[in-house]
Amino acid sequence: MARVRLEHVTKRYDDVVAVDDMNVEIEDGEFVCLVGPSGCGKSTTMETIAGLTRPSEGTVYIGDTDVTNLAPKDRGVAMVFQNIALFPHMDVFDNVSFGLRLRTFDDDEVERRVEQAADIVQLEGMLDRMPDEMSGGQRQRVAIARAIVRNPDVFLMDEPLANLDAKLRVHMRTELQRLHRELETTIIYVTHDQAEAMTMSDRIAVINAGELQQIDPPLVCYNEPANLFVAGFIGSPSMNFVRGEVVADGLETKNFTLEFDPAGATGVGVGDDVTLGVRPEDVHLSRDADDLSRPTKGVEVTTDVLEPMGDEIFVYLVLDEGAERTMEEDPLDSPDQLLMSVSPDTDISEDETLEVVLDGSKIHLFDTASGEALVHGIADRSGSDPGTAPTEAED
Ligand SMILES: Nc1ncnc2c1ncn2[C@@H]1O[C@H](COP(=O)(O)OP(=O)(O)OP(=O)(O)O)[C@@H](O)[C@H]1O
Repeated sequence: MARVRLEHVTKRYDDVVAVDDMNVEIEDGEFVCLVGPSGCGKSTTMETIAGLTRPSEGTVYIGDTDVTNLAPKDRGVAMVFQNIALFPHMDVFDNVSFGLRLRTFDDDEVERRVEQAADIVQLEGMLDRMPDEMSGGQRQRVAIARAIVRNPDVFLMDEPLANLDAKLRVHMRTELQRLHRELETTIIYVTHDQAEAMTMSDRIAVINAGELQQIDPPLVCYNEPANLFVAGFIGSPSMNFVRGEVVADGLETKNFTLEFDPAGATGVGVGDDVTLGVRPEDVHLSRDADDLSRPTKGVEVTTDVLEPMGDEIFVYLVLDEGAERTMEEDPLDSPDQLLMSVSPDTDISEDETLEVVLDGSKIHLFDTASGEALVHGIADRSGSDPGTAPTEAED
């Protein structure tokens, strides 16, 4: 077990800044997922910790040791990659014990460690199987066992489940959580799968363009995103964004006005150019919103496309009937639309004109220019709750 600390780590490849002044501290025994768009620097961060690449600047600590210039084998880390490279001509026992034999452990110790690892990943009874006699999930467990026998201080896992089918991923997800609970080892885990990050992590580190945007527990990233990037990246479907200007009695956007007391919302001032963020599940039909604690004023909309998902219906709402109807990938580019999620038994159809309300307690305001979060949750004019001031994002 060990703490991992990156201090001002930057990695450049010619003109490309793959990791940009990263400062992060991962606690002993913590499970941290690195997430972010393709090319944001997740793998480079992992390789820097593993010692597979040297940072251009900065220092990497494992425990209290500066490992920046140590070889991978001397860092006490074990990596599990997406592409499982098992030796096809060796059975499970030999695949798992390969690294130990290189390090000249005696036969009894090798056997003890392999059996213990096989027990943890539930491969007992399969030690004489060949890789081509196993399923993808079983092969992935062999790869994890191979990492476990080394008894590392830190596991580095780079999309280890990416090649498995959806059902197996869910199964392996719970196995990894169990593994973490049993071993109590620090795990740093790269994934593109938000469900994996939300369910397994103690904290999620959100990275964009080589820069750490936020590192917090999953629900804090979801409910109190530090900036527009995190707000748009965490959660699927994405948060709705609508640009507006703060006025004396609320917020004026192109298509509607929200009434609240800006004086009660810390960090927001009249005349500010802000972006309102609201998740699809926090947009409600006015007729169903009686019990909302602080509903904002109703907004007239027309329903466009409906997407029944089984457990919910996604409803695309048009705010401005005159505006061209396009479904932009970037929600900031579609100010005339909102996405709403309603329960599957809702009586709703396409091309219906109705009124929706945004749950004031779930509205986020961001500074449009810097993207920084200003406030999470606004009170309506009768309310007294000033909302939550955002916590400082770590740099
Ligand atoms: N060996 C290399 N030489 C040059 N550029 C590289 C090298 N490795 C990575 N990069 C660049 O550094 C940036 C970060 O890459 P990295 O693989 O760390 O991203 P990532 O977040 O892991 O992406 P993905 O999710 O697609 O795996 C990218 O622009 C990539 O093209």
